[in-house]
Amino acid sequence: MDNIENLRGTAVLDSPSLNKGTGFTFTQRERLGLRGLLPRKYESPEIQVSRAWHQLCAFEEDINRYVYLENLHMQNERLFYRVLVEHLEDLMPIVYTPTVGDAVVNFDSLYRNRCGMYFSRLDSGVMRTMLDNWPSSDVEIIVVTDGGRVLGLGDWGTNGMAISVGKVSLYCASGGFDPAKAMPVCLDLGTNNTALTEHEYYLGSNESRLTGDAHLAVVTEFCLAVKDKFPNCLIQFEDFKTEDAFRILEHLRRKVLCFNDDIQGTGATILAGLINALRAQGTSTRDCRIIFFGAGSSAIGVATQIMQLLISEGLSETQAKHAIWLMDSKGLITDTREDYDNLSSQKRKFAQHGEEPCPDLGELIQRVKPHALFGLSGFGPVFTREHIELMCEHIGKPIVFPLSNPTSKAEITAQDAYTWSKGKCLFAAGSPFAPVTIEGNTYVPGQGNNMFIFPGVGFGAVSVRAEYIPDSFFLCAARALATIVPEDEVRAGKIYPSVSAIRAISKTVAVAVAEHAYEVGVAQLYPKPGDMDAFITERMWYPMNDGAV
Ligand SMILES: NC(=O)C1=CN([C@@H]2O[C@H](COP(=O)(O)OP(=O)(O)OC[C@H]3O[C@@H](n4cnc5c(N)ncnc54)[C@H](O)[C@@H]3O)[C@@H](O)[C@H]2O)C=CC1
Ligand SMILES: CC(=O)C(=O)O
Ligand SMILES: [Mg+2]
Repeated sequence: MDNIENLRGTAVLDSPSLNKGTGFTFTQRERLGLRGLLPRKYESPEIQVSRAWHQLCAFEEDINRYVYLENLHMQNERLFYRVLVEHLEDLMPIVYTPTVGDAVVNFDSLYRNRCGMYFSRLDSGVMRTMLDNWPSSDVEIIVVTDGGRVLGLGDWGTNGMAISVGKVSLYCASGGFDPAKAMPVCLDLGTNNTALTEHEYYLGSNESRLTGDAHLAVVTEFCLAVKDKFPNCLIQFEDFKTEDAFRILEHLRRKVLCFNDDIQGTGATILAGLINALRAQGTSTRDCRIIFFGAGSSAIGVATQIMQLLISEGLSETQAKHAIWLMDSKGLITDTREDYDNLSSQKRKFAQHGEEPCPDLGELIQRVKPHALFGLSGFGPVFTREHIELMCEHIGKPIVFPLSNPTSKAEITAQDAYTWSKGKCLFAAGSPFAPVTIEGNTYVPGQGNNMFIFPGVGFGAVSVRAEYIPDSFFLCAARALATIVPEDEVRAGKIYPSVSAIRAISKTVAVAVAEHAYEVGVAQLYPKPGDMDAFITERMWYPMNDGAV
């Protein structure tokens, strides 16, 4: 990062990490050669945030708020994060889902500033040297995508950089990572989105997408280069296509400190929501049945963690499998399906044994009588009045989680789910929905999104210098997240905590994961901190206007 000792004048103001704008004191202005370069008045962070908020509110379109915020990010990082932290609930939908989806689609057209690092097939052999170009010699968190499946929007090539930027912003604003130690990355591994490559502003390679071993080779070189340059860095894989996501995770999970957020982070978040929703419903976890509409990386991640929880509660694998009913675009995953032998090993693991194929969701709801319906298809809206009414026929408070992002891809809206269930459903969606009022009663939808898990798991793991990330981190994180909502609120139907408390939530998750890392022997920081809560709290970065400058 830029070093204040070497810079003066406009070079200080042009450095996003050093710039404090009108927040420089008069002494600092003298020392740094800033006198006359700023209006006379010194401003407190509160006033700076207030002005930025006022400017933000003047925009009518969320995408313009996004552009404003990202410009601020590139000019005055501290102020960007201070605004974000103080208005988390309002700004999360701008820097993250749903608006980040528009930012991905328009990334090439909106492009102005550098915002991370890019690596491509043509960089093979020199990735380690390229990392020396990054301005910081200490990076603790990298979010890397290849834009293969961004949210539910499909293949967006290097436009996917916007999702890495968004997740890094959450790691810093809610997880406590210092932005000086965070890096968004986009791997340019081609794209099969021809409309994108034909666009004159597209910034990535025009090659078709790399696949299989060639794809894995580039990702592996990148990760090993990171491990060499930044030995304590966690790499979060984000929005890779499902087959690539599983291959990469399997190959690298023990070689570098890494996890896949769509598989593992989502798994833990939705498991926590399920634990609470079943408590609200009055169903024991051991008895539950869930239909998953969608059987990709995220659905398999959630199913895997539910299976682990049930097995940890004493069920056999066969009994646990009976809770999990996965549907893909061809219908129920069952071993009687004609294409069973061609299914991926991940899907086959959850195939129902001897069940008749069933391509229709309504028919499957009638057959299974599920307690919960999860949407992870990237295809919405698709849950109908009939589906919700069928759910209500056999369960008083059906769990309905349309988890696909952004909002346009949600399998059902909050309005429809509450209306069709007559206000009875226990609802959470991947993207935020506004409260719904029906016959004088107001229902507040929960947000079931991996943002509740990844910042805390990442921060906990890095803080204790975890050697690698075992699956048990996510079960531990899910349990910690579930217990944050008080019992009486759970009984009243609150499934997830409020987004406004996300810094405290991430801290709770980080503390649980850090403690657990010692229990399972993957922590490498010794001596172990005596007071883990105090240790994690102390490490969490907060955008103050003080510090070296
Ligand atoms: N709420 C959250 O925290 C998260 C949400 N997601 C969302 O989950 C969605 C899916 O992500 P992945 O699993 O990685 O994608 P994917 O592309 O691997 O999986 C999609 C699955 O849905 C199935 N599908 C698609 N259209 C269908 C249809 N019409 N009928 C039945 N099945 C259909 C496909 O066969 C596939 O099994 C995305 O929209 C993503 O934004 C992903 C990660 C986290
Ligand atoms: C939330 C997230 O990771 C996704 O929709 O892909
Ligand atoms: Mg994702």
